[in-house]
Amino acid sequence: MSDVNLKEWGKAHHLRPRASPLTRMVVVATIALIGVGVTPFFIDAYSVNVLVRSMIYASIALSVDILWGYLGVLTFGQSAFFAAGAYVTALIFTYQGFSAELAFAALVVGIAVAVAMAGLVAFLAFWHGATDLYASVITLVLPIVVTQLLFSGGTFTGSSSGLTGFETVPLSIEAWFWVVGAWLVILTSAAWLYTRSDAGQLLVAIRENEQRCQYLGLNTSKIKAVIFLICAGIGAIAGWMYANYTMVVAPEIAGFVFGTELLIWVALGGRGTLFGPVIGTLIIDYASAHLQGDFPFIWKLVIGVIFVSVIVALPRGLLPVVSNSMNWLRRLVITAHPKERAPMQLRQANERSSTATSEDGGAALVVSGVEKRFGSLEVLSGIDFEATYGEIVSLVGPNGAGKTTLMTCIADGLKRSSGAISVAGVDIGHRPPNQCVRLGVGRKFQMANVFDTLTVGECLQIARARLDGLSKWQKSGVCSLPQSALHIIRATGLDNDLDVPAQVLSHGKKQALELAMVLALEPKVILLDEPTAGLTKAERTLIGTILTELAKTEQLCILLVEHDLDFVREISSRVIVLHQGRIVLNGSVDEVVNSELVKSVYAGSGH
Ligand SMILES: Nc1ncnc2c1ncn2[C@@H]1O[C@H](COP(=O)(O)OP(=O)(O)OP(=O)(O)O)[C@@H](O)[C@H]1O
Repeated sequence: MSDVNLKEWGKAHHLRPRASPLTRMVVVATIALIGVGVTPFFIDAYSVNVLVRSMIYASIALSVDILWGYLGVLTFGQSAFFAAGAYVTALIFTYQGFSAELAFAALVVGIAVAVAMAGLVAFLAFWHGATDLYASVITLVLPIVVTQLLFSGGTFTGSSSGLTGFETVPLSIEAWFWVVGAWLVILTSAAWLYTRSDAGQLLVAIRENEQRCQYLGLNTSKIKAVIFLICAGIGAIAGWMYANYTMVVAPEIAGFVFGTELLIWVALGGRGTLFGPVIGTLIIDYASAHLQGDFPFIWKLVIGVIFVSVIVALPRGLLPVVSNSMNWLRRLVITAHPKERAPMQLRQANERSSTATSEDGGAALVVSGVEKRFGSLEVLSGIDFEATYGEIVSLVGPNGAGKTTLMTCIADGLKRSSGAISVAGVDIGHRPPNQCVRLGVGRKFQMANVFDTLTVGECLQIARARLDGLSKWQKSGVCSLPQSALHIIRATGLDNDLDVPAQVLSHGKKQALELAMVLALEPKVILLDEPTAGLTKAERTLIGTILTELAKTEQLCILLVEHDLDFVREISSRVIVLHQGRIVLNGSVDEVVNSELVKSVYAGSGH
């Protein structure tokens, strides 16, 4: 997209000034709390009774939305954590009796049990290398296991009948309405504030492109596990309220049917919108209570038809449609005075890593005896080479020679079959990518690997998250970058696009953005896989000039995989030729260009 189009995109979306999210949240939360306070005086007792349960469900739906809508973890297991909170409460009250201290203990133990269960699930589902499918399958199994445990608990858990008749916190229905309503408002406000903060964008980044996050030095498994544990705790609190309020628990509350229903409510309301799932749950559960008594079969059919229709016609759910319509109306009214959003500000960072030089002694990168096998297929064999600071080493060779595999082995200590690699004098051992980044490795992929739905500025903030941290409660609107990254941003004009989503950038600008994100890590060694692929001649020349400057001024060691041999000749200080997983030549550009062996390698491969 051209710069002109980008500006039009900005106008079309009527970028507005950044109102403080905290102020907006306080206003909305205050109105909601007043609503909670007065509602019991205007509706009948039955509706109050139903809405208390609906609000309890809405609080778990909110946790499902954080996991699924923001983090991208499709979970069926929140019902199990809900049941943990409810059953712990029911068991304590049944066998120990009720007291205020025991009620508090039930809350704490319920949360602890749910968090312990979630810890086990997180360990299995989020270990490095596990796919998203793992989490879904494991969270699908969890409610089934918990339900079976409750069934087989005999008289202790009440088996299929559950537990009932225990004494609970003595509050009136209206008082429960206020307690649960206030909790829902506080929870939703906190979640809203967090998901709109810089740290909240990280959840979206993980959902969009977890691999990129790992190669930005972020421990995504840990982040996912922490959020999962917090959501389990929210589920347990909802369970505690449910047991106290209804005075009955049954195995169905732990089941995967309930877990799936939560997903349906979230999908209908609008995944990734927070308010959508909360409002959707309130409406559906409230309507169900009123209608399913009179129309038990038709009501389920109606919900099923609505669900299928929304999934097919409105995959983002109902709330985005409502809010888009409201935005459209608002634009009609304020077209005469479109306001511009204050742009994200770039600052120069206080750089952490001092510039290393070859005079410091030691190579930037040492690769010795590296081998890589996929089963019986040997892709790399006996790879030995060194690269120093300030060098641009190009890795060339025919398709399938093993170039990308070698890059992967350097950036991810878990990938090679044997051999050793050290970066800035430190053996990478079996460190995963996020830990290799800490040693000074930065990797740019062949296809531009950025966060499409985030803005350019947000992508850069995520790239700096490891070094600078992220605000958990506000959008700072500021991003600090090292000089090298700032140079790329300014040279390519990306500083004018900081508030534009990365997905609307041209291919060349996306490549430049990813390079800037890698440089934001302050790496010592950067691995670039075909950085000029798909670029115009002018863009290629610009990238070549920038890389040469970076190597010289920042003393970066650059390892480059490239098919464009003219580009290689222009910028490389050394060239390594790979063929069938072996280094056949490691020498100067002239040596490689004049080598008969290299010509035969390329000719033999049909190039
Ligand atoms: N995950 C995998 N499983 C099995 N074989 C693989 C895997 N990844 C790569 N290979 C094989 O390893 C060999 C080297 O692949 P690699 O992508 O490293 O080559 P390359 O030199 O980068 O090629 P290109 O220039 O086309 O990108 C190829 O034969 C490829 O089929």
